[in-house]
Amino acid sequence: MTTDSLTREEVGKHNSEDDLWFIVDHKVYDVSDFIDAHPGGSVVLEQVAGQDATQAFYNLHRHEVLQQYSKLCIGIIDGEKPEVIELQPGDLSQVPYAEPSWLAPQYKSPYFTESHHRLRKAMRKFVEIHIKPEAQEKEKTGEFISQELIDKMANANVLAMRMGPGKHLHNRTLLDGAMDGKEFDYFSDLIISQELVRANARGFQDGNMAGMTISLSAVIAWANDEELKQRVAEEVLSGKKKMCLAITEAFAGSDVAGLRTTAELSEDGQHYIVRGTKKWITNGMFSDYFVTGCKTKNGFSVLLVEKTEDVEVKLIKTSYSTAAATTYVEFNNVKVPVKNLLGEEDKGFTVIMSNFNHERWMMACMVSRWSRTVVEECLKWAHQRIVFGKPLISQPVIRQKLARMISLVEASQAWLEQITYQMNHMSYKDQAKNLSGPIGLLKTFATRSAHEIADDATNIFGGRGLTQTGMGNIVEMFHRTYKFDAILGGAEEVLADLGVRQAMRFMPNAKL
Ligand code: HEM
Repeated sequence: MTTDSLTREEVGKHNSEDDLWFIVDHKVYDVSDFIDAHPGGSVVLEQVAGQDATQAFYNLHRHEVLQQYSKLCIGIIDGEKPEVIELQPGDLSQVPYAEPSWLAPQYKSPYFTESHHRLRKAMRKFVEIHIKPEAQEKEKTGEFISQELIDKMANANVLAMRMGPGKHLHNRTLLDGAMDGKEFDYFSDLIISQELVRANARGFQDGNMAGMTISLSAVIAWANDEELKQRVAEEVLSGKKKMCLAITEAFAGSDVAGLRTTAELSEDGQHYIVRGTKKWITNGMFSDYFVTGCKTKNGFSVLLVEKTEDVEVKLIKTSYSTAAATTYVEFNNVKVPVKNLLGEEDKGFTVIMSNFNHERWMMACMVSRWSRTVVEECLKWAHQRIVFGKPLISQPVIRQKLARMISLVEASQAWLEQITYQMNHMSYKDQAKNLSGPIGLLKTFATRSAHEIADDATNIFGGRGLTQTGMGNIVEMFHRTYKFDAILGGAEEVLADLGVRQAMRFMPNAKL
């Protein structure tokens, strides 16, 4: 790209098929060699040859298209200045409500400190430079995450941060010193989750070690064997090994009590023999360890099963990208040492229920951040799209929809921050006792909100909300995939019910 100064008269002279210039946002583009490659065809470009095509361009394209084709830019109009804001990696959006209020300079927050702000910026930069390009590519091809990216995340301690606060972070430098490992709290955890979502690739988002975040947590909290715990944590957080959580089955989804995979003690009492199947197991295709829910003699137990030739995996195709590595798993008499039991035998329900809290809270962080991105997309689109000769935002019906969407996103985030504050001040055990209900209700609220937001956003975008490329691609993906958050980690109805049942446990006996 050059920054030559050109006049509008000069641009006007280049108005033929073979010599075609136009202006977009005060910059001059020479598309003479591009018109045959233009996805929208040559005719539309010929129609604006030699003219200012700013309005036509932004009515049809995202600004990032111009960034991708910046080599076509040959200059700038003399005495004029581009108006479009070009964000650099790590920068905050300037669109109202595109960022949670703690990031808006005009607002204060009781929860977030200076180091949280540093962490947010460093993580956003990391996502934009290292994660987003691969996420966008793999979302389309359906391939799994590369070892190179896993190594980068391991080196910057992004993998370790995704396990939430704890001793595993105490001697680590986070994102080149953005925060001290000891300072890392649940608000930091919230920041990491919400920034990761900004790669805008829902299948890859789960393919990016989501299995680890929900299974290593159970090993760290419940492994009885200290050597096993340290070894597995080290192998996984350094990116050498991968792991996943294997609970759901074709026979049972959210009703964990109905599982049919069995773990029988061997005659010598040294091993469990695991037999059965698991379905919808995120990251199962490339996992070395499976944190597995099994029926034992008098109840339900959780075992860390290592991949052997007796563990078979098959890819399941779902409505999001196969980059998520959603798997059908068969355990065919797998021998598992008894020391791999997590928690107590027959008391696996406690292990799974406590482990679910962090998973569900993380999902609430993520889906509310996704919803916010969709609101941002709608605000940008309504502002730049011209219909019936006026910007879309001038239609009261569109403003009504936006008002509802903004309110839902703000309400989810405010409740999320309030629960996060409680998590910072409660032990793991007390979180299980006091917060599993509220977290269940929060996740349900966030995904019901996503349902409304996806619906309205698609209507606002029209046909583009149904198209996988171009202006509406983020809305299309959200509308196609928000149900993953509504179902994974506990379906909405089950979690809503859990929330009310937990509340009733604290109800005084007296009739009030
Ligand atoms: C340097 C300038 C331009 C570049 C690099 C460019 C690039 C693209 C790309 C990549 C697409 C595919 C869809 C997307 O990713 O958004 C597209 C579609 C299109 N472009 Fe352009 N374009 C340029 C200028 C223009 C102008 C000035 C017009 C109209 C006057 C135009 C009209 C269209 C149309 C009608 C489509 C199809 C849109 C759709 O399917 O909804 N383009 N363009």
